[in-house]
Amino acid sequence: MVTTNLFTTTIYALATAPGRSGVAVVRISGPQAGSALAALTGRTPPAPRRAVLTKLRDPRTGDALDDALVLRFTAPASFTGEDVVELHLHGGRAVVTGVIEALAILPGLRLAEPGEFTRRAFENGKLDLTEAEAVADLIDAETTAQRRQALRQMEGALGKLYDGWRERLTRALAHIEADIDFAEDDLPGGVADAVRPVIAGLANEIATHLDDGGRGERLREGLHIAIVGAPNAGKSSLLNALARRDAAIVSARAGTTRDIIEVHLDLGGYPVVLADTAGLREAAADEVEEEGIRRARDRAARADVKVAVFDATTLPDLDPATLDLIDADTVVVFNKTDLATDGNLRPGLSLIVAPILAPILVSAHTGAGLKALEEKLTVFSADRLAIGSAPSLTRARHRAALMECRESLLRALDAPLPELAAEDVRLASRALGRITGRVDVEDLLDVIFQDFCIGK
Ligand SMILES: Nc1nc2c(c(=O)[nH]1)N(C=O)[C@@H](CNc1ccc(C(=O)N[C@@H](CCC(=O)O)C(=O)O)cc1)CN2
Ligand SMILES: Nc1nc2c(ncn2[C@@H]2O[C@H](COP(=O)(O)OP(=O)(O)OP(=O)(O)O)[C@@H](O)[C@H]2O)c(=O)[nH]1
Repeated sequence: MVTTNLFTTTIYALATAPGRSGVAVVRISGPQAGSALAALTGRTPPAPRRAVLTKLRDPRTGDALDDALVLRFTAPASFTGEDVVELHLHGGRAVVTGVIEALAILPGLRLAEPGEFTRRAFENGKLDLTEAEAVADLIDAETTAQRRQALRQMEGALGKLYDGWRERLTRALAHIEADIDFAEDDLPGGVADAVRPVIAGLANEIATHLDDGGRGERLREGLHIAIVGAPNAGKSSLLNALARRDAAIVSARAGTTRDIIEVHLDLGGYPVVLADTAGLREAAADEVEEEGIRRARDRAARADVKVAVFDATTLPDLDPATLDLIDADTVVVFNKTDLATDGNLRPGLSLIVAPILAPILVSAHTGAGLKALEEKLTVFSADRLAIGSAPSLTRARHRAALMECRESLLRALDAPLPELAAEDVRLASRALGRITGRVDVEDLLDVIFQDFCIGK
């Protein structure tokens, strides 16, 4: 654990989004925060945790920089656990630049790296690693369900679960070690009967926790839905129609026309990444289309959910390549119902497969049926993303450590000697400790915090 001392550098950064804004906050953390403030105000610092309106000046020239609201926290009662100063500035570019440049010339201060404030909060014991990760998730949260998950994790739900498990292992280990110390030489080895159910029980709990369909991870990243279908079925039109209707968050990323196009949607609070793919057909016109179809199939295979689009005007014919892709994770859509005739729809809906497909009749052009499609997709999303009362793991990092933990526990149960069982339980405990950062995780920190934004 890093203690606050004069050898720790003091860091500063713009904590709010860059660019012109109403108010911009510059945050300073470290032992020199108070003296940096004094250098800008020319006065003694205000009382901690009290916002004060103060004139800020460039210490080199005396040039006025802003009339700012200044807030000071003293170690350890701050977000980072260090002395912290916040400068709540008018959010003009020249104001922010002036203040940042004035801080840059002060001795012992440097610009913060991404995530460095939160990293210091972790290193000073203010947050465990899962809570620190949740801070980043909360900032990235774009939908209600993502916010709920991030907040719960930031409040410690996941960390407490793992710490609780680790405590159980610590007690089990003490038991095993006592057995080692006091065992008669001729006693048979292995884990004592009293400890066995504790270890087996935890291995089971971890298995249940892991067997969650990856919902916590998917909720962080967004459910991947791929629109698939024959060329001209209306896939792109459908994507555009869905994006316009629920365009809370839309960021289109178009590659070549044959490449995959993605939009982000908020479906009833669940984050969805909806992808339009190249039309499937046997004989591609050229290499580019062939590659497009290969990508479409690949995306369909990796998608959590598929929307299979059929052209209602060609009913009762159903494109066989699209039919092939339909499974339990597929929503079937008959599009262009505005153009389809009775001669298409009646035989189409009485197809022997129709009840299984349960097609939703839509028109990307008129908007008919889109609400029903959205509702169906929301149900599919809730099914795959909704989190129950128990906290979910949210990262591949957590999953890998939990699998390692469980394997060690299973090995401990099979160990022929208590010494070997003890070692396996130690490994299991260490794997849990790496998730929360209770054991040495120095090697992980750069990777974890590099994904944060500057000023966080
Ligand atoms: N202006 C501002 N707003 C902000 C933050 C910030 O740093 N500055 N936060 C930053 O992300 C979040 C709030 N998080 C914070 C967490 C802890 C402490 C803090 O002072 N903790 C002390 C005292 C706790 C208490 O009094 O209850 C401590 O933990 O000892 C402050 C902010 C969101 N809003
Ligand atoms: N009348 C009508 N026309 C539609 C509808 N949906 C799509 N179209 C038309 O069908 C044609 C193909 O639509 P797209 O959305 O480009 O079809 P696509 O499936 O993405 O086609 P590819 O990218 O070639 O695979 C266009 O001319 C659209 O205007 C609809 O609901 N009603």
